[in-house]
Amino acid sequence: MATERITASCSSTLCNLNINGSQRKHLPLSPSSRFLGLPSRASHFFGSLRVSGSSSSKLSLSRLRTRRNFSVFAMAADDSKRAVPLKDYRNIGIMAHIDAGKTTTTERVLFYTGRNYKIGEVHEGTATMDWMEQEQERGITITSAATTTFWDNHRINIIDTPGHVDFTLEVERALRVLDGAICLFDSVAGVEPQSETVWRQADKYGVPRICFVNKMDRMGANFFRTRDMIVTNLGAKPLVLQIPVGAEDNFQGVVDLVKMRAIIWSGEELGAKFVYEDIPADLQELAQEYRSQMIETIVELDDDAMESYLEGVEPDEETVKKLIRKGTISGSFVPVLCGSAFKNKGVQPLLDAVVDYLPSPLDVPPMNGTDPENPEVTIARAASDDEPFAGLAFKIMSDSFVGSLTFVRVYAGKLSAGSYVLNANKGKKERIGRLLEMHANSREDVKVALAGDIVALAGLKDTITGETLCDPESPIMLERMDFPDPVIKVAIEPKTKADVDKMATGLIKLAQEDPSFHFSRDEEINQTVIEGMGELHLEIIVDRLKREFKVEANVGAPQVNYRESISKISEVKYVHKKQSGGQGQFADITVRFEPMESGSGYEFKSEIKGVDVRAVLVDGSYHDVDSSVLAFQLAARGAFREGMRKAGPRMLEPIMKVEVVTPEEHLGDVIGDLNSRRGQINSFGDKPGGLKVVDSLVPLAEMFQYVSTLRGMTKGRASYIMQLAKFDVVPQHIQNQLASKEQEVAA
Ligand SMILES: Nc1nc2c(ncn2[C@@H]2O[C@H](COP(=O)(O)OP(=O)(O)OP(=O)(O)O)[C@@H](O)[C@H]2O)c(=O)[nH]1
Repeated sequence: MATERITASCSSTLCNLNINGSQRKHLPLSPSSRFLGLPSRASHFFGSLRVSGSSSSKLSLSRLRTRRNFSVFAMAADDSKRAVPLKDYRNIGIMAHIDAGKTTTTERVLFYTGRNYKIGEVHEGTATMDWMEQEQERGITITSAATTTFWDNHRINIIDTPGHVDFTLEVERALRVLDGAICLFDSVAGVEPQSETVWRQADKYGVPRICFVNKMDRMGANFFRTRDMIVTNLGAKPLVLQIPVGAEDNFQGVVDLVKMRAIIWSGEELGAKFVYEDIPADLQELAQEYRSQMIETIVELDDDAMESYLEGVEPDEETVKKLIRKGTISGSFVPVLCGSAFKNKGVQPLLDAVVDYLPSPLDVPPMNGTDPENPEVTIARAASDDEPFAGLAFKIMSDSFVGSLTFVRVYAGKLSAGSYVLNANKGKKERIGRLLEMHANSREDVKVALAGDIVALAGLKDTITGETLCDPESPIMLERMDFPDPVIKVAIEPKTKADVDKMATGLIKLAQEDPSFHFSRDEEINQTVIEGMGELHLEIIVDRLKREFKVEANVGAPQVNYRESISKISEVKYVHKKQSGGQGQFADITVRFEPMESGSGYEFKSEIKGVDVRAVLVDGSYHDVDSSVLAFQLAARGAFREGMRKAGPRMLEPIMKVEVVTPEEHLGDVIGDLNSRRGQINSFGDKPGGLKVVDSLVPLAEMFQYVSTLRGMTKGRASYIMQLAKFDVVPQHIQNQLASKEQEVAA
């Protein structure tokens, strides 16, 4: 059956339906389905839409959006036909420094696109995207929740990503599967350290971006300073598309430099209306200046437009938009918009910009992969329903209803419920049970996912994050995602016998979800050790064990994950000989151990991590009767011990890049304290509002509980952010202390 398109223009009580451009129906609307009061689930909506006397009466309404007048896309029983053309897909992420307003902005986007009819406020702990209990209590975003919504006939898949550095892996995996991103800035703080980190991550994946300078209503808001920081701190080329009308308490709206009209919101409550007006007189000159800058930048992208411009003819609105889109997608510049998500100003134009300027799956290069049988052979998969299916599992979430959910970005082809696909990394087939379209904390069953979609699969058995699912007839392995090694660990012990099994189950599930979290059993001290990216990361893991898996556990003090290496070459000849009646043991080997560059790993056996050493087997000899595999294993162990001792062993520790922002009066205390933590101060800088920035390198081992010390020292007025910079040699006296501590534990 064909897809039918229904457009509906609604008054508060009546809907005029236009089906496939010809038939017209007038439908009464039940109070519950009126504009903005509309239930978010399409099925509810169907209940009150009764199209009599035509084949359309059997339509299952599965697409819905609201905007000015709203339209409904309806799909007939054959779900494998597209309701939204691929060119009208936008897979986007919203990224920023912690607290810049990602969750609030996403909530507004969901509201204005018609998905949420009651909005959640972050500070009240009811935001839809922050669905985990811990997120609601702490008011931060931990997991990326994927949600699908619609705007201006476009399907927008949004991933809300966390801002805290402990969860940068979440940002990485979102970037891996998205085609474009909105970068949010707090207009008071400007470009903050974590924004720089995510910006670099987006550069790494070549993700086109638009910037939204949020919180224009806050005291100290400064749009132009933030614009300048985009140049100085990010080295990017901003293209200003809007300038603010007013600021702080008096922030009213924006001047749209494409239309050269002001957009003014009449209130700040949810759903506040906006009108297009003439540009206020006091902003006309500034608007003209920025408009000229914008036009001069974009005409460079097109010879015809440039020629006309030189002859005094400005491009029309359509050409302006086309050129902004071209430059955004090619990374020539980043459009900059502004608003206040909290005060409901600027969100609709931001959505328009997503549609107008961010790429569809067709605008980004085809996904490349390799033949799983022959990694030398590169295979490209174009974004099309007609290609063989290829998708990447980018996130696993445990789920109380269906066990676990695997989030997949479909790059090419179709994925149907009930079909079998190949996990190219494991060479195993997986059956696709249910396919779910996610809407923050609710979900909708779909039969088929198409190229460009992001869906959650229920019931996969073997697939983990970063693996490729594909058509078994046309295998492809997409590029794997990189996961960082954990830098911090704590010992964890179940409180009662009953908790032992529950803890094992919980840890396995959590590690499946989160590749930056590891756990292992240390038999020597009879303890389970959990490892992660920071104190907060592990705190959340322990909290989730308690809440989701009902595990009561005692947790030790956090410790740094040290690595080991050697400082010089050593060569040992090791003979293992044992004669105890019967067959003896004889093995003789000569091994050379060589230091390698930090981070190179172990060359002999790649799964041993954290040892930057190459072991070269130089020679050996063999005894006809007494030599065996075991004897050689014991000889290798002996050679390793002896060789390492001779090779000048050394311990490496994680060194963090720590950036502290403090009022000037506390600068001396902050520096003194960092020095006492073995910190190395690299540079100082200034921030708006008389603040100083201290950039330093400090060993992670000295940074535990830094947040409370800093708070105490500066009366809560300073903040800091840290991220892993490198691994470096631990000073000898500290290595000695660690060694004697370990001996005490062993005794
Ligand atoms: N004044 C003002 N406050 C805002 C605005 N947007 C967000 N906030 C507030 O800023 C705080 C942080 O907002 P969130 O939306 O949680 O920020 P986030 O970036 O998602 O934070 P994380 O998920 O923790 O990284 C909340 O108290 C919001 O109410 C805005 O436009 N103006």
